[in-house]
Amino acid sequence: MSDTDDLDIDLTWREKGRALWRVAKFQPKFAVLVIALSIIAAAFEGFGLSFLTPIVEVAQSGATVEEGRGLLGTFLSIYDALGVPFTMSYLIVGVTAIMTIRFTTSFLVGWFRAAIETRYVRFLQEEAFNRALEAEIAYFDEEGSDDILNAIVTQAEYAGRVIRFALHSVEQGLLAAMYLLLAFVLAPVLTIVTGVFLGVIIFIFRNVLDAGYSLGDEVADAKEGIQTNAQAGTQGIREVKLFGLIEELRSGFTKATDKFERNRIKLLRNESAITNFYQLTTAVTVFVLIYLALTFSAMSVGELGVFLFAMFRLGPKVSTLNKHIYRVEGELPHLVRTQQFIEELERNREPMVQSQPVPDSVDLIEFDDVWFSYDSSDETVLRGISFNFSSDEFVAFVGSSGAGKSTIASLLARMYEPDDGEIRVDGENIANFPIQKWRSRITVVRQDPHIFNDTLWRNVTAGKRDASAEEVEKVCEIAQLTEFLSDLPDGYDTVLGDQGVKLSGGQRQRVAIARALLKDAELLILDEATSDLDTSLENDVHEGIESMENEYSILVIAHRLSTVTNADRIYTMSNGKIIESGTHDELLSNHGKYHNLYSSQIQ
Ligand SMILES: Nc1ncnc2c1ncn2[C@@H]1O[C@H](COP(=O)(O)OP(=O)(O)OP(=O)(O)O)[C@@H](O)[C@H]1O
Repeated sequence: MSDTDDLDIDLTWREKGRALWRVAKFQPKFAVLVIALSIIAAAFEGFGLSFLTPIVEVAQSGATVEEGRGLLGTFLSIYDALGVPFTMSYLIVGVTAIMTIRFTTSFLVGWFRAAIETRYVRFLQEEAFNRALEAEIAYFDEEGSDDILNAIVTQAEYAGRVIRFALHSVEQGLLAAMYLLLAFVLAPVLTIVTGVFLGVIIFIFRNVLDAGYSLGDEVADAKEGIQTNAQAGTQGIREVKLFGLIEELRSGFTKATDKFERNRIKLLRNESAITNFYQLTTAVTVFVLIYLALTFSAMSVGELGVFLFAMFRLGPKVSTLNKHIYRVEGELPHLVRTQQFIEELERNREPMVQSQPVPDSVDLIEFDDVWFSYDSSDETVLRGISFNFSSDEFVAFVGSSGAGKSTIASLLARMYEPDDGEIRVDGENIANFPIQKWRSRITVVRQDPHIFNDTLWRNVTAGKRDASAEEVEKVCEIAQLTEFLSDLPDGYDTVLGDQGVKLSGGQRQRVAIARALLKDAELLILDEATSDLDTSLENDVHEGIESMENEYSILVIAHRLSTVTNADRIYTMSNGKIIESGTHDELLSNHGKYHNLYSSQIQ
């Protein structure tokens, strides 16, 4: 993703906040529920902790306590109101009940937090995948499928962790706030002094250590590098071996893993530093506090117990809070990248115009002064292309490599939109048709077709899942696929491997032709569809197609001119223009480019 690669790692707090706000809006009720439960858990932690006071006081008095002030007084009035005796056993029952509620609530918080995180990851992955499916081909040209894959599979998962750590932070923050509140009620001055002291320590730690966000961004970047190199080394393994790219890839991969190792260790080291040094500081602080509390405050032994316990618990809570906030920052780049990626896909969506229905039958296809260049290059690929052909006609495009022939097929299938001029069907601009409906009328065989890692049957029936065995057999015969069917170990049930790796180039092309012929379409485009077949098989396939009962308009793009001699009209292209047209015989007698190409091939 070029845009996201260049992502500014110094995002403002506003931008980070915006990313988090969008997460908060994902399932607001659920998020509010988790926060409300976290508040309840924190409150009950406070109640539970305060039980120390009456328990210590009752233990000291030996039986029961009749009256008291402060925390003890509050407990006495609650027990009195409930009509329960103020004895040790009832105090233990009370604290058990309170702690049961506290930890049950925490269990619910953990459960719901995991649910929100998982749902959000699923949401991001589905959103990214669905939008990728609807994105323009030009976007795929631009970004490369490995980055898109990485965003959908890996980035989204890391993005989800932001939720986990953010909700953890809320939970820990509330607990810390509750300890502070309890301590403040018992000894306001000491609490303020301690709070300020610990705050300063946090500030120092956070500023001495590298910011979590920038390290997290480096880690995210490194992961993209690992994925890109691993993909080239697996999907492109043949070229890698044949072109001696092993060392180059190895070094690219090592560079990325180096970066990953360096930054991830730093990130985790900082997390560990935050936790441990902070705990060290708080442990020492607590002992100082014990001294100060014993020397200067007028707290009862029970209250002192609660105060020290709260302070002792406060330290680790604040350090965990700190660590989680640091982690939120560390994972935030993944979230921002994934959100930006989804927005980018939305901007690059295929046109959704639906103003005209596709006519019932396609009678006339016209290119009217069509100009086109790919977004990624300045070269004008098509320069004023005009031609037309009607149903049942067979037209062919020939010409030098790079002349723009395949681009004509791509524009017809609306993989791209012309920059200027119109492509019309029965007088209506195809840009006004619902794109999927229009594509359902066309069937295309590309020179290097994609074969899905699935069975032969599933590959052939991609455009017509409910085809009967007879229909499948018929197209396989025309495509000369039956010629090698018996060599496949499981016939139609043979799994063809990643990109059809278990087939030869010519066999892959025949699978693609059978697949195209099975689809109920009116316009058949064969773009160098038989280039890997030997001449005799190629002629058989072409004869089979031309004699099919289906009344197709056929557009063939070919280098081997023997396959187009029967065409109703042949267009010769050069440098983005049609330079001559006519039947095979007419063009031969023209003594132009076609004549030259043909003469060179029959020699
Ligand atoms: N996706 C793309 N992005 C950018 N440029 C492209 C893309 N596809 C093709 N081109 C460029 O457009 C020009 C025309 O390509 P096109 O594939 O239409 O030619 P062609 O006549 O079919 O060639 P060939 O006979 O070699 O298949 C070429 O210069 C090519 O480099």
